[in-house]
Amino acid sequence: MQTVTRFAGAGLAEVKCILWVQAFDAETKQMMLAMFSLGDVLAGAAVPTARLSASASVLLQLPEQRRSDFDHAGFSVWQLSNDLYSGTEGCRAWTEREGRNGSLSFQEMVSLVPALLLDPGPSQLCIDMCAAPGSKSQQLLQIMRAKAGKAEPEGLVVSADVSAQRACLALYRVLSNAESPASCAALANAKDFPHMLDPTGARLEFGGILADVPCSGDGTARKNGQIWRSWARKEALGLHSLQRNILLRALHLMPPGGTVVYSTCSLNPVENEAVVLWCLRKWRSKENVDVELLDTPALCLAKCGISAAPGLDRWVVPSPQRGGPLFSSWQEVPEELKGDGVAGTSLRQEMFADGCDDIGGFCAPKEMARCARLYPHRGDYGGFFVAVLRKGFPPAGTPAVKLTPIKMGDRGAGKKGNRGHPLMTSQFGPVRREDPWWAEIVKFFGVNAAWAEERLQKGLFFWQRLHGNEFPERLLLVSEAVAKLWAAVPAAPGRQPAWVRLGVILFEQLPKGFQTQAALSRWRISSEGAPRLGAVLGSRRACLPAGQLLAMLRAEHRQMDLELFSPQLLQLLVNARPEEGGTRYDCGAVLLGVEGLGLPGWETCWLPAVLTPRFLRLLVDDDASEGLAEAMEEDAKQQIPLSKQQVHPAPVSADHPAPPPGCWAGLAKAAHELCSR
Ligand SMILES: C[S@@+](CC[C@H](N)C(=O)[O-])C[C@H]1O[C@@H](n2cnc3c(N)ncnc32)[C@H](O)[C@@H]1O
Repeated sequence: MQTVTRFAGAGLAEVKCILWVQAFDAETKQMMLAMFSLGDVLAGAAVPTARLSASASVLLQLPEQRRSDFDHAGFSVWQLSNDLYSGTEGCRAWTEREGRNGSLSFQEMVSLVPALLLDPGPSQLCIDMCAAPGSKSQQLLQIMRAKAGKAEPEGLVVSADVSAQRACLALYRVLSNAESPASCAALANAKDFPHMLDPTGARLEFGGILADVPCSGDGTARKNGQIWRSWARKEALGLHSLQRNILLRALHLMPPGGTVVYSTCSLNPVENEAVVLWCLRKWRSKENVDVELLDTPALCLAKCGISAAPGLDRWVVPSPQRGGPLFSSWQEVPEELKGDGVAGTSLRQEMFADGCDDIGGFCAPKEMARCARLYPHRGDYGGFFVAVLRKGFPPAGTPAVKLTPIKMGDRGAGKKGNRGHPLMTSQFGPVRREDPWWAEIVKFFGVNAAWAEERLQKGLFFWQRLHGNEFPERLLLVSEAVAKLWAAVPAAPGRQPAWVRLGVILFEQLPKGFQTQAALSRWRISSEGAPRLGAVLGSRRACLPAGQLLAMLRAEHRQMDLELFSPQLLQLLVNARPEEGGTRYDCGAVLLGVEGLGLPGWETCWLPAVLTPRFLRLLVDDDASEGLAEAMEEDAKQQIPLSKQQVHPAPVSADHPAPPPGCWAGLAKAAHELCSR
C-alpha cells in the first residue's frame, strides 16, 4: 500500500517501477522501494588510476569526507555522495576534470566486485568480454600491476567489445590511462570469441574471464532515475539470448581450473539466474568436465567485505507487452507468446526456472542460491548481480581436443566494412632491429641501450600503422603475453579479433604540418609513455625548476619564449650551437620533469614537450595542465610528504550516517588491501 501511495500519479517511470516491483520476491520489492526512497543517492565511486600519482596531492584540497581510504601509492577507492559531489564548490568540476584527465575513474561501488572476485595474478591471461568503457579492465590491470610489485606484470587483459565506436573511443582512452603494457583492446563479438593458438598450436589459456554482459540496467536506478523512462520489458527479455550465448562461450574458453565471473547491473532474474541456470544445464548435459557454481555470496563477503543476498530459485517472467501478465512457469505461457525470444517479443522456455527439462536435470534452480544479488537497501550501493563459475579438470585419460589454427590476414583492425574511425585501419607488427625508424628513435632520444635491447630481444616493441601506410605512427611497448597473443591465430575461421590497441604507446608522430621545417625528427614522446621513458632517455630530457614548470602550465598555449630559460638548461635538453644572429637549437620533441618539489610522486611526473625555434612548449591538454598546476601549487603550499599524511575514514554525522555493515567501506578496504599486497 505504502508503495502505491508513494508513487501514485507520479508518471510513467514510476508506474513501470511498480509493475516491476510487483513481479519479484519480497526482498526485491523492498529493495526497489529503497532505491526510490534513499535520500543520499550516490554519484558512484571514484577510483584513482595510475596517473593520479602525479596529482595525488589535489586530494588534500578536498574535505576529509571525500578522502577516506585513499592511498597515495596504489589502487584505492573513495566514495562521493551526491550531496558532496553537487553541493560543494569546486568538487564536481575537479572530479570531472580529473575523470577526463584519466586520474580518476567513476564507478558504482558494486561495479568493483567482479574484478575483485576474479582477482587475477600478475601473469594470468584474462579476457574482459564486454569491456567498453573499460572500468573493469582497468581495475584488473591495476590488480595485476599491484601484485607484480616492482616488476612488470607478465600477463594480459584482452578488453573486447563488439561496438567499434566504443572500442575506439571510450575503451581506447581508458586503457591509455591504465598505461599498462599488459593491456590490449579488440573489436570482437563475445559470443564467438575464438580459442587462440600459439605458433606451436598450443591453446592460450585465459584463466580469468569477465562477462559483464549488456543488460537492461535497472540496478542503476538509484543514481539514474531516468532508467525507468526508457526501461521496457521487451528490451530486458530480448537480452536473455545474447547473455546466454556470451556466458556459454566464456565457459568454453576457460581452461580447466579457470574462473568466469558473470555480472550485470540488473536485478532481472531473466538476465541473471535464468542465464546461469540454462548455461550450467547446457554445459553439464554435453561436456565431461564439470563447471561449478561457486558460493558467490560467501566470496563477496570474503573478498569484498560485502554481504550479498543469495540468488533466486523461483521467479516470474513478464509477458512482453506493457501491463501484460506475469508467468511463474512455462506451462502458463499461451502458445501465441512462445517463440525464440530474440527480439523480446516472445518468451522462450529457458527464461523460466522450470524451463529447461528438455536438456535434463543437470542443474536444479535451487543451485542458483549460489549466485549473489547486491541490493541497494542492504548496503549503500547500486543493484548488481554476480556469479562465479569454475571449471574442473577432465577425468584422467581424456584425450585433449585438437584445434586447428586458421590462416590469418593482417594482424589489425583493418577489415573492410569497419570504417569510420582511423583506429579501425590499425595494423601492428613487431619492431625489428634494422627498422630505420627504430634507429632514429633510439639515437634521437638516447634511449638506454640495455633497457631497449632486453625488450627488443623479447619482441616487446611493436609498430602501429594506420591507413595501410608503410610509415608507422606509433611505437608501443607490450607485455610478453600480449606479444604472444598477437602472434597467436584463432582456431576458427571468421573469428579473428581485430586489434585496436596493444600495450602502452611510448612514441608517436608529431601532428602533420607541425614544425615541418624545424623539427629534426617527427617522433615525439606520448603522454602515456612519458612516466616510463623518464627513467630511460639519455638525451632531450631535463628537469625544470618547479616554479618554471608551473609558469609554463599556466602560460597561453603552455609555451614560453626560449629566452626565459637558462642557457644551461637548454644545453642540457638539446644541442645548442652559437650562430650568427643567435643560438641554433636542435628542435623537436623533448621530455620535461620537475625539480625542487621534493615530494613523493613528482619524480615520476614527466611531460612531453617540443622545442621550436622560439618556444619550449608542453604537449599536454587543458585538463591535464590545469590539474597538474593545481596539484603543484597545493604541494608547494603544503610541503608535507603525502606518505606522511594521515588518512581518515569518512566521519559519521546525522546527514551521513555510518554505512550499514557490508557496504562500501568493506569494499573499498578489500580493494585497497588486495592491491597493496
Ligand atoms: C555493461 S557494458 C560493459 C561495461 C564494462 N564492463 C565496464 O565495466 O566498463 C556492456 C558492453 O557490452 C558490449 N557488447 C554488447 N554486445 C556485445 C557482444 N556481443 N560482444 C561483445 N561486447 C558486447 C556493449 O558494446 C557494451 O560496451
